[in-house]
Amino acid sequence: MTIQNRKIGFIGAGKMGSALIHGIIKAGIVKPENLGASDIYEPFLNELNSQLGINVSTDNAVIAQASDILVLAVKPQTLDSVLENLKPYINADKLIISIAAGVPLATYENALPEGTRVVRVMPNIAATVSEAASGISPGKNATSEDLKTALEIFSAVGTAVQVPESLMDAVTGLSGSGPAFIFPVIEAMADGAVLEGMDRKSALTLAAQTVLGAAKMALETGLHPGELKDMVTSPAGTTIQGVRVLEEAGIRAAFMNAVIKASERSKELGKK
Ligand SMILES: NC(=O)C1=CN([C@@H]2O[C@H](COP(=O)(O)OP(=O)(O)OC[C@H]3O[C@@H](n4cnc5c(N)ncnc54)[C@H](O)[C@@H]3O)[C@@H](O)[C@H]2O)C=CC1
Ligand SMILES: O=C(O)[C@@H]1CCC=N1
Repeated sequence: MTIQNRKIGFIGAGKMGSALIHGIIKAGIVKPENLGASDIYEPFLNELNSQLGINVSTDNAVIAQASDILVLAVKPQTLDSVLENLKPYINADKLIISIAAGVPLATYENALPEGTRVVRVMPNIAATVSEAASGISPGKNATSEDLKTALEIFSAVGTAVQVPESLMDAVTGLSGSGPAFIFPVIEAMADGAVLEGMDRKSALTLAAQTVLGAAKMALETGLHPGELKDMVTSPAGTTIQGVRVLEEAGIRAAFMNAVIKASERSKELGKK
């Protein structure tokens, strides 16, 4: 069955759930009438219903029963009670996709009925603008069709790659959390230009476009980031002065440690 004719339901319509819903609607892969969301917080649901026309309910069971594909987008800390509550409505006909940080596939497979098909995904908030970076790992009962379905959904909202489950915590620390490591970079670079006298709006536009352009060059040229950096640093020029300041501040170790710490926290969330 093509994805267009399948019903996708979200359990949890917070930041990431609603980012994915917006991204999926924007991509046009599923019609609003085939999308549903449940949450305990009604204002989020009302907003999604009025903005996008998707089906909503404060009862998870209603959305679970109406969906062929169920995306679990609640916090890892809430998951146990949500799985307990959903169990009677899950069977092997439904595909479960969970985006919860850290939680292993085995947790769902043990908590839900025997044979439940589960795919674990770690997307990121850039799904909102169709630029998510997602890692995908299928569980033991997921079919190759299920993996294809997950890749189709998450490729529609950005770039998606299959990774072994052992790397999902690293994906979480890198691309799951990563946008929050880059937003302060954009803000701080803009602050520098504001200090030099530029208006805030222009500074933010130029800073964000600079990050976008650098990312696009890394993706599209296939050149090593070091080589790309060398293309900008004219001898005795401006850039190498800035590069030295960043190296003195330990920027590389800071970013590596941020990814490592976030990955470690993901592992912790999975252990409980
Ligand atoms: N925020 C992000 O950038 C990313 C988040 N994630 C994962 O997505 C999941 C959700 O994270 P966020 O959206 O950031 O959190 P959030 O707190 O914004 O959203 C969670 C939503 O679940 C709802 N909720 C709580 N208990 C519920 C229940 N019993 N039934 C139904 N809904 C319930 C809350 O009202 C809230 O709207 C987490 O597991 C997180 O690890 C994954 C990738 C990126
Ligand atoms: O901060 C978190 O735990 C979630 C997972 C990845 C991004 N946000």
